[in-house]
Amino acid sequence: MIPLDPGFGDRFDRQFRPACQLYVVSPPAIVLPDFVEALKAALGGGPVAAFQLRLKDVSDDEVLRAAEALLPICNDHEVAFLLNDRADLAAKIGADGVHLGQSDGAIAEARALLGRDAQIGRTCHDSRHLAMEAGEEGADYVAFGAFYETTTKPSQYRPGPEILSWWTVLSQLPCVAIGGITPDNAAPIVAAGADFIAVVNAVWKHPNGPASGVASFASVLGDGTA
Ligand SMILES: Cc1ncc(COP(=O)(O)OP(=O)(O)O)c(N)n1
Ligand SMILES: Cc1nc(C(=O)O)sc1CCOP(=O)(O)O
Ligand SMILES: [Mg+2]
Repeated sequence: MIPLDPGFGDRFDRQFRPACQLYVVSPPAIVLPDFVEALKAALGGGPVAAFQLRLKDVSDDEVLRAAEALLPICNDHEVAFLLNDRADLAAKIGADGVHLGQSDGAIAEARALLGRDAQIGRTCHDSRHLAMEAGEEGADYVAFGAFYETTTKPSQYRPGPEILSWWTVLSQLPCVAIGGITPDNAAPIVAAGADFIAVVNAVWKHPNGPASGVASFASVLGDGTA
């Protein structure tokens, strides 16, 4: 199982916190086998910590087929493979983890299906309360968003970077920032302490292709010094 490792090691000290890392989320619809090549290109474009397969309005069979094609690519690149929404399918395909929204089931049930080493992420919108709840329920990371306007998934929630700085003082649990993030607007989020920034369009709709999309974040992810 490939961990989603924020890089704290055994020393949790936000003074020496590791660099923010890229968490690439798939488009809601993909075409195989084209997307196999697109994912290979993206993961070859620069360091990526995790990939999330997030397909919407497709059958279970299509999710399974896509996962079967894409999981080995993530394994080859040592990138954690998480499935969106469905802990049952994540267990079936041997994913490294699952991302659960507030309506995607209990963390304890996902843990029972996926085991101790799996990475379970929880959407927390702009809510400090939901983040603390997710931590208490055993999530492996909390996700805040949408930080900026996005066409991928319209959101009524708009946290500011301060929720990240608040969280990083309070908790050792990694935090993910998502929603409309691009290399041009990521700096305040990285500075506020996001352990991961999760992106869709900035990678898959990059005018020069997904490898350039990933590469375009290199200069904004920081070097880990606070
Ligand atoms: C890393 C990450 N953060 C948030 C989400 C959103 O999850 P959810 O609220 O369940 O919405 P959908 O993605 O299912 O539409 C995510 N997928 N990944
Ligand atoms: C999947 C998702 N969840 C969000 C949340 O706020 O929880 S925003 C979002 C879409 C992220 O896509 P892009 O990088 O193209 O804006
Ligand atoms: Mg969901």
